[in-house]
Amino acid sequence: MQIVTAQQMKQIDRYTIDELGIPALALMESAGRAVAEEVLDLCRSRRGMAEDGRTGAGTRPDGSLKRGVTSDNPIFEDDLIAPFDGAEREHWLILTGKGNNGGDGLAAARYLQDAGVRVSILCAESPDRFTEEAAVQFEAVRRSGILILETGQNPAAADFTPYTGLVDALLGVGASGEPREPYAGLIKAANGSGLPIVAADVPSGLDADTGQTPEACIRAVRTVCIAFLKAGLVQYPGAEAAGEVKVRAVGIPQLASSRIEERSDTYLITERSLRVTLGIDTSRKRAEDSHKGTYGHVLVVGGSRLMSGAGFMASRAALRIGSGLVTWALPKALLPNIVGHVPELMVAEAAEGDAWRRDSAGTILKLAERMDVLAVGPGLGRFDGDMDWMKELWTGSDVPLVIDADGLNILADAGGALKDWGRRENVVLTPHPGEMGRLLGIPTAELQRDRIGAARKYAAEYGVTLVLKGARTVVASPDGTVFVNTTGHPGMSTGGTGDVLTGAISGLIAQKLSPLQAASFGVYLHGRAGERAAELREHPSSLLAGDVIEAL
Ligand SMILES: NC(=O)C1=CN([C@@H]2O[C@H](COP(=O)(O)OP(=O)(O)OC[C@H]3O[C@@H](n4cnc5c(N)ncnc54)[C@H](O)[C@@H]3O)[C@@H](O)[C@H]2O)[C@H](O)CC1
Ligand SMILES: [K+]
Repeated sequence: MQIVTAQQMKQIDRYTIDELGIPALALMESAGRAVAEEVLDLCRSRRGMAEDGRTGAGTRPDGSLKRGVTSDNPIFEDDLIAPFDGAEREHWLILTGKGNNGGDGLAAARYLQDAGVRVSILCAESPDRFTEEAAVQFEAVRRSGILILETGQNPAAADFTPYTGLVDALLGVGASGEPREPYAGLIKAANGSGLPIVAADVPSGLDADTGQTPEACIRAVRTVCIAFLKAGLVQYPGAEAAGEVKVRAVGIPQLASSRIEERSDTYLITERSLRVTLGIDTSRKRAEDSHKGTYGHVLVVGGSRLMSGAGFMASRAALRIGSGLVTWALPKALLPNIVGHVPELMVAEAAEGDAWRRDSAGTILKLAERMDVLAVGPGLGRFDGDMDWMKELWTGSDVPLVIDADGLNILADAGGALKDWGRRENVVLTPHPGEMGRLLGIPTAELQRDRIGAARKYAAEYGVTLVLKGARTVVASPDGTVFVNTTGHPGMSTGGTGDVLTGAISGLIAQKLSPLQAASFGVYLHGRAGERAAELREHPSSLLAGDVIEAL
């Protein structure tokens, strides 16, 4: 599923209207219907009515009659824009702006009326300031006898008591900056009403590109996103403000996104995009005559006296996700502590004594000659000469590297010098926001304001695949393509899940996935495993990283 910015959406709209000749009013009509259908779906589900499936013949495959069809009435009305039991008890207020977002809301009003729901309109501005298409919709609504409340009344005093729900059609992708009055007042009043809000296209006030939300930003239970998923809906806090996001087709063809000059190269990671966009065989079938060598060999480079668990978790995750072999290299004196804990795991002496040393790089590179990937960093700690050590690993072989934890902190200290180490397009970095801040040399809060932008910029500048972890993890490829993940669970905020991800991504590279494929598929499966592990716990707060490994 493609993700677009406001600017790209405007270009797509323009292409559809100007090049394909579909009038804006037609698109608005479709958008309005989509908004109305989602409002009705919400109403029905609140009244415990499962949707009877889409329009069409009045009977279901099993021969039973769909709702609204009786034996002597074989004609089936479209059950999405159709009265339902209790519709008469619904009274929705549509808050409309003066742009085409407002037009969507006005169009929705007519469909809601047809479904037997009472509808009223509250315009944020005088209708004589509406766009051309919104003005047409306004006139249609007025002539349909739908009540239009006087504009200009003090929005903060707006009395929402009579209503059962609100449609937010104030601002869409044409807005810029924080909402001005009276929009801001209306937004705050709507949020304060306690009523369920369905947002048209995006919650008003949301930065559609970054997901940043000003104080005056609609908090919706559902956002009916028109035609293409907006980036701000899949980055927090926007993802929270949007509620459940439904992307609805309105007759703007998907191909339009490849016909505009500012083409989107941002995608949602879904089962389908993993297969179609990333070309991954997600079935992961295994050939009958395969053997463990077929599935590669991971070398985990990490672990220290005080941190051995990280190495275990990365190693076990690599095994659990299907790597044929995993070897963990760590300082000699630490081996007795770990030998036998994970029988399936092999170990290797990486340094004399119980600590990492600068001169162990040669030993690691020797080991690397028969490895498919190195996972560098879990539990590594810092040591004298670690930057030169890392540089030697980076420049001394072309085996793919997955660098995490203190491996990232070493890179952060190297800063721009990293570029002198030579561009290697088979390195994956997996920073959490704090580590990303150190890599970029900026406050974490700053990069979190535009996670997609920050990840895309760093990946292109340093030629690495960058995995910026956090809710809605962002995977950025050196070529500018970005994938946003939506799997995962808050219960995963527990020590070690980062090491599990490092192991998972490494294990997939060992199984011949490219760095971008392994990073995208790895974050997807890691999040899915976290969801499954959380389901098995009485309370997600009790989730452990080890549970995620088992769920992989
Ligand atoms: N264009 C199409 O064919 C389709 C558009 N769809 C819907 O239309 C909106 C985009 O409409 P647009 O007219 O460009 O702008 P908005 O409706 O988002 O309105 C913004 C409106 O408000 C003014 N404004 C801008 N910034 C602010 C601010 N900070 N505070 C207050 N007011 C602001 C600005 O002057 C505009 O007039 C899109 O989201 C869809 O919902 C159809 O759905 C599909 C076809
Ligand atoms: K809106």
